[in-house]
Amino acid sequence: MVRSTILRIGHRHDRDQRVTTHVGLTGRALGADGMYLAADDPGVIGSIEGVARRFGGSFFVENNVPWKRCIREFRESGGTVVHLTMYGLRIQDVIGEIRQQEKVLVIVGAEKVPGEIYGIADYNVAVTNQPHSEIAGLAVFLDQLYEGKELDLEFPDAEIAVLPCKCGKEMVER
Ligand SMILES: C[S@@+](CC[C@H](N)C(=O)[O-])C[C@H]1O[C@@H](n2cnc3c(N)ncnc32)[C@H](O)[C@@H]1O
Repeated sequence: MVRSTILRIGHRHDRDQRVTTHVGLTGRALGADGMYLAADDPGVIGSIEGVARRFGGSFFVENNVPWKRCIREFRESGGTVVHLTMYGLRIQDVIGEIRQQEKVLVIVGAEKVPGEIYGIADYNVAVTNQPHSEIAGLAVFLDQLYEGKELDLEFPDAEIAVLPCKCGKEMVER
């Protein structure tokens, strides 16, 4: 199955902490291996790592990653670079081809991404050609990539787990 890793670019320390944290948590929950953050924000990294430790699995986060080097090294190791943007090709037209790749680096921006990214990416992919959010775009992209199978993912070595419950909240500590 194709593996996915997120590259978060354009993160602004004071404005984007919550959204970037949610990009990481959404990626983790929906099957990505990890997230590279192209900014220096140890607080965001710590929040995501805390959730990953308590809820299990092997999601990684890396702080302060130079994005150009990240893209170059990912590609040199055989990966495919996907940039999520409202200006890209329709996801429903390209996801089948992307699913055939071995691993993909999924780039999501904040306010505005450097123009070069559009030329560097192997695929510029739109989740509709309407403006919305990186969290929504990433969630739909991963769900389309994994065709819903990510909903059954297991997260080994969790300290706590939620028990599905019709009403109320149930958790177990392990
Ligand atoms: C708030 S938007 C940025 C909007 C900005 N004007 C731009 O250059 O696209 C932040 C990020 O959300 C993602 N995004 C927003 N709308 C999208 C869409 N329709 N399809 C895919 N990704 C989208 C992109 O990764 C974008 O960099």
